[in-house]
Amino acid sequence: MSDSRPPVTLDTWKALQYAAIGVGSYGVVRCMWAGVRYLIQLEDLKDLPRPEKLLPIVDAFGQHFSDFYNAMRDPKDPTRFHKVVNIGPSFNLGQAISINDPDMIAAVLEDNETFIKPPTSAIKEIIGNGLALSTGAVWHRQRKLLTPMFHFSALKDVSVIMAANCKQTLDRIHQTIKDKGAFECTRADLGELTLSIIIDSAFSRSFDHDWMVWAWQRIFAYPVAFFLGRMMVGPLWCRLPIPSGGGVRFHRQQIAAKIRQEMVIRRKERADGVDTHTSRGSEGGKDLLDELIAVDGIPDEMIVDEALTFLLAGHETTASVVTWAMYFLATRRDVQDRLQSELDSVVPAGETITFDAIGRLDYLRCFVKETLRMYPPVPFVGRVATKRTHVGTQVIPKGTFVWLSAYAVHRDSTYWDEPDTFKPERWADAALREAAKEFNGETPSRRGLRHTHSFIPFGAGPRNCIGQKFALLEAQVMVASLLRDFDVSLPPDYPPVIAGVAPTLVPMGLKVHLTERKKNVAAV
Ligand code: HEM
Repeated sequence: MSDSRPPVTLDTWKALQYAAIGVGSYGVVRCMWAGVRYLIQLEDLKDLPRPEKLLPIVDAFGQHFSDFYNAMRDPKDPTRFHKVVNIGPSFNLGQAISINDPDMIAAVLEDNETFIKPPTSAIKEIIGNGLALSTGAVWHRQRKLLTPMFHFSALKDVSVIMAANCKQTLDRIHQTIKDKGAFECTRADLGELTLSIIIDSAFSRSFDHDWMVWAWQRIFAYPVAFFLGRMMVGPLWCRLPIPSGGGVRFHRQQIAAKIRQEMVIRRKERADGVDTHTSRGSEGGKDLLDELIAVDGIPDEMIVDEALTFLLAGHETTASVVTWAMYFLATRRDVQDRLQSELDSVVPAGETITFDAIGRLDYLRCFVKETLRMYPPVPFVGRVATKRTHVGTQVIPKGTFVWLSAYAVHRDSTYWDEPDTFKPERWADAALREAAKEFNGETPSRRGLRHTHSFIPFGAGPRNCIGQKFALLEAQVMVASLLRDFDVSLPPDYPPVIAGVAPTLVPMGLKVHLTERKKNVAAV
């Protein structure tokens, strides 16, 4: 019997045409939908002020940072900022707004469900599902498990590691000054020190420390190429044989493998009853890896992700605040003198800068806080609205990219006297009490501030910075160590410094001079 059906032929060309039409139509529908959504959002936000002559969002990065924020000031009173500003189309094709009002910022950051962290798949390549990116029940559990690691007793242990690392850096600087007369200190030098501290705090000196610093620096050697490439090309980017793609993935895998190996060794030591942290050569007590291993029920992969999260979140930010601290020291000799004299009376040269000593350095605490107020390393944090909602009287359309701008509230005269002036003494307890009373009547805010959310360098709400006490301690130990031995200065013709986001807020290209402290030289 013959088969009368026509033979099945695969017309490849036609199939490709249909596929192209399918993909093309999908693309057109998506673009049209994005356009409609954009217009709907625009309608809701039409009454908001918009900064002119600046590129939406793009100008917030790099050297136009200050102009970008200055454009959000209220022309009727330029010492204040508009509460909400439309800053134009955002990366997710929606509208982006900057919220510059502490009450509204508090409302957004407290509502973890309506306002979620923006999808950050590029960073996920490095820190996996660590605390900074996880959501929902997983985040709740992680946060609960990790919070005790930043308690008082753990920080006391870590302060010893911080002081030991600073000592090594000081030795290197002394040597350079001896050879060359001065040490030119840059953000890169301070970043290397904070990286070294976080590596030691997380893993003691159990790995080849220098290798770890090197591998981690390879991961961040090309941040812009990595972020842009990963965002536009997707996961494939991290498989291409280029340093900012496959190179990042390769070094991440190498570090993860070392952490896994170390976990095996430490678990065996624990099982054998070996006193692990002293045998490992750490000069402090338990490190973060010890603490993570000690918690029951954390899967190995999560330990790796958390360790990498701490490495990422914990060094660049602190390096930024100490770089600004160096800038203020160099430009304010009066502040430097006062800090040095406080140091001389509390921890004279030769004594270790301990956790307890840091607690007695009141002016140093005020100095670091004022530095964080003037130049918060994370000047804004982002959230995306998952539904159309209201914050105060402002409608926020679904999909809006919301910036919560610490930089603006830190510089608004509603909450600060002379907000653009560097005045560490405003943080003295008595001054805080007075300011809070003047603003709030007889019920000053809990933190002694004029408004509890007028100082938010570490974010706010349930997802605030878990490492903030660690960071404050570290910044104080670093400044105290450097200042006790060295004088900080800038050459007389140094150009005005430019603040730029790269990727934290830094004084771009700053180089300060460190020389032996005059008093020490005289004493020799
Ligand atoms: C001056 C130094 C630091 C600054 C300015 C800073 C700032 C911040 C800010 C603003 C957030 C909130 C982000 C958001 O709401 O989207 C945050 C979160 C976080 N920070 Fe820090 N940070 C610093 C140091 C550290 C250190 C030393 C560590 C760890 C050792 C750390 C670990 C984290 C983690 C894990 C989160 C995510 C918390 C969560 O989502 O539950 N940070 N940080």
